[in-house]
Amino acid sequence: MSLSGMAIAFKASTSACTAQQLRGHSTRDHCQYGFTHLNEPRSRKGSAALQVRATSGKLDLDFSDPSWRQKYQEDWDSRFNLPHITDIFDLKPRLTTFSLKKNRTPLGDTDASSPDKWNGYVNKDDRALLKVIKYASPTSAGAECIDPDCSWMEHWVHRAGPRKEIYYEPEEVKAAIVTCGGLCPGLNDVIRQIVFTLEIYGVKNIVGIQFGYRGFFEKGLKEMPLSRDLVENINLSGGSFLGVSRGGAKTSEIVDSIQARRIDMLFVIGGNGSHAGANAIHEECRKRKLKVSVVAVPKTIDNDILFMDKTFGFDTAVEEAQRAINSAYIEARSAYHGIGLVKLMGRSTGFIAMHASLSSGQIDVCLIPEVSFTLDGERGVLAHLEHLLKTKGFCVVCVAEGAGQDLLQKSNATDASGNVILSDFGVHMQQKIKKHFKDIGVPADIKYIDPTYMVRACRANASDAILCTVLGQNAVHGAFAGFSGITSGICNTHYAYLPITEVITAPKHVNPNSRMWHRCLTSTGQPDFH
Ligand SMILES: Nc1ncnc2c1ncn2[C@@H]1O[C@H](COP(=O)(O)OP(=O)(O)OP(=O)(O)O)[C@@H](O)[C@H]1O
Ligand SMILES: O=P(O)(O)OC[C@H]1O[C@](O)(CO)[C@@H](O)[C@@H]1O
Ligand SMILES: [Mg+2]
Repeated sequence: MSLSGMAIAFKASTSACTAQQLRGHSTRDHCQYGFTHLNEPRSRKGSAALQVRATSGKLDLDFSDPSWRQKYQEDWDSRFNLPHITDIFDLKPRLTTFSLKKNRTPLGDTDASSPDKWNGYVNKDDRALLKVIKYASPTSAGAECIDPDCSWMEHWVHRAGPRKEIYYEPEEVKAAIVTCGGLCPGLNDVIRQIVFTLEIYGVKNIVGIQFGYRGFFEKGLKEMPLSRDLVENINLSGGSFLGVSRGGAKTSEIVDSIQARRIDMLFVIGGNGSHAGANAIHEECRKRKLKVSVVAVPKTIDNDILFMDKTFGFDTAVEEAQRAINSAYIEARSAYHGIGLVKLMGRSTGFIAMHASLSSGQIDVCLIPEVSFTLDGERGVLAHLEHLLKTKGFCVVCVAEGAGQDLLQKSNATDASGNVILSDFGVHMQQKIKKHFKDIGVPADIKYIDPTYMVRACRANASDAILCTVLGQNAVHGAFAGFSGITSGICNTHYAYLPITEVITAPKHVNPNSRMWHRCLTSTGQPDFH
């Protein structure tokens, strides 16, 4: 049967997606026709066992139906339509108060809301294209095809930025900012830009909620009044000016608190969990008919948020990881039969490990959660380390926190937010290496470095600082434009708004069939470990 013939045998449905979603492809919409390793062993020669899946979002597509493309497009457009407060309130907008021309010169334009004199606004119908590659075949590296012929489909998302018309009177607005989940470089940069931008609109009542969602209901945690003066320098240090926390997903209590505090705009800076929380808050506000805009800003060093090119903090974490890798490299190279082992964060994704390996150029073996491997046996990692000691005298290994969990005893423990607490693969690997070389009577000097919190408790680097600045500003523009239940991100190099419901369907993963992972393998020179 031809490849496309095989594919036609499948009718698109969501159910075919799940297993592949986690291992082979990074998004639900990537999880379509295509070939994936599905985590099955690849031979040393690299011949992958290929399988075909056909799925397309929530739609059940029949590709023999001539209108399937139209159906797909309509489904996409409706899924990515942005929830707006006018969905439930009959409101008329007013001209914006946001203008960079304001009081520029003593004689200049003082009418900020004069749209014909300043064209710096984004039209509500502006869109950005999410995907730009036309795959010729489902076997193309990283292919994300919808149908067996890999037809070109347009995936448009809403362009972010200031609108000419707004749905709030700035003088009457009370805006709140909350940072949730783990720390991430750039949190303070985002807080700062949200405050600056709100003030430019004319908002006077801005508060910070302390220690994540907890600050909404924990007695003794007072809201912090925020202003430009107060946040002016907070970007100079890492951490969160407001504090962070996990746990406390009490939507009803949080919305009671929002209601009692008369908050009109809530800015949630956080990862997948925080986004799920933000969406629950948005839904509950709708249910109670509260005119509140809930806008999120994706934060995570793990870079595991769907559709985003990257999340802020990721770049900085990768850069910080270089120090650990370089130290491991120097230690390993200077020792007789030195082995450097570095564990990097990434609960369920290997983006930090992959990018840090690529950028350092010092890694011989990179192990990530998305690609399974064995440690023992002639095709295992340990045998390869033996080979590296024999041929180059030393080696450096980088493991992602979530790698190799299938080789360890599972714990059922979870953190306060319900995230599974992982077994420590770095320590396990260190012990395995020690034992292996002792058993075979080959000297090996292993140096283990776990820089865990050091890669995220630092100040944002230059590129993250810019990303934070734009995302923070766009979050405010989104709220004034009347959107709620949305997030502000960078997609295919453009800044966009996406409905939270779409970005939280699954965490983003490294696609083992992507060019990036292949580039990492080319750089490390590691074989398949099966
Ligand atoms: N499904 C959910 N619904 C509502 N709230 C949630 C949900 N999942 C998590 N939360 C809440 O969101 C907050 C942050 O979640 P979590 O600790 O998982 O961090 P995160 O936002 O995913 O960031 P990180 O990348 O650091 O893990 C917590 O207060 C948690 O209780
Ligand atoms: O120790 P904490 O604060 O729970 O955070 C650890 C987790 O946070 C992250 O940095 C971000 O989700 C993960 O990589 C890591 O597993
Ligand atoms: Mg999380």
